[in-house]
Amino acid sequence: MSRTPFRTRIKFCGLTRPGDVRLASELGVDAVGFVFAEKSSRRLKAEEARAMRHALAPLVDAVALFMDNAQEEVREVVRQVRPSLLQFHGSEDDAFCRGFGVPYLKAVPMGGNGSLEDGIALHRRYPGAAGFLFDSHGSGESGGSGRAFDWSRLPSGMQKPFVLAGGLTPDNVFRAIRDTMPWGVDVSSGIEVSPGIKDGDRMRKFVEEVRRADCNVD
Ligand SMILES: O=C(O)c1ccccc1N[C@@H]1O[C@H](COP(=O)(O)O)[C@@H](O)[C@H]1O
Repeated sequence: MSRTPFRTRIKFCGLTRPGDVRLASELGVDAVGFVFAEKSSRRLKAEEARAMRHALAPLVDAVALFMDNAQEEVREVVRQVRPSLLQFHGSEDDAFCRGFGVPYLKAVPMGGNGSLEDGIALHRRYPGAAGFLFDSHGSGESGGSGRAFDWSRLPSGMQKPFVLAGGLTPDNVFRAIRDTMPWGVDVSSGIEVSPGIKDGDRMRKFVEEVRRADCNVD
């Protein structure tokens, strides 16, 4: 598929060590994600994420990830961590997501066999969303599993930016970008040695593969 010159945004998610945040910044990643979802093995406390945020270079975004967390907890993370973007993976509605005065991405579960909404329906349900993130988990399930979904099931009619997530690795991200042309890609397991512990070589290789896809102009 032909594409105009473009730079695919990169988000590394589920970081738990300041050294990984520093390396992500040096590699030119656009955003790093801190996970506050209750069931996650990558979950941070607000004060831990606040310390991690200090390791972030200028012009790199901090994203806070939630999954049906209480309003008070989201508020406390926003107060302490000052993320520039929120990412909601649960059954939060638009009013809840908008209520913190920070732009948000709504994660859309692509797992399971249920019928999927098209882009128009998603935009109507989440008019305040800055964009959408398509992930492989089923509705109500936790993400960050390293499992991919069938990219041909992505909804049509997307007007806002979308981020592709779920099971991306240095080995498949080139094909993922070529096939789906997302605004950005998000990876957690695919650059890890174990949950929350990132691998420097895999981080570097992932970024190289995204750059290679971006240079692949027909
Ligand atoms: O990372 C988690 O533990 C997590 C928990 C709950 C919801 C989402 C979670 N992670 C997000 O899942 C996608 C894909 O992750 P992976 O690359 O397949 O491991 C990504 O957006 C993570 O931020």
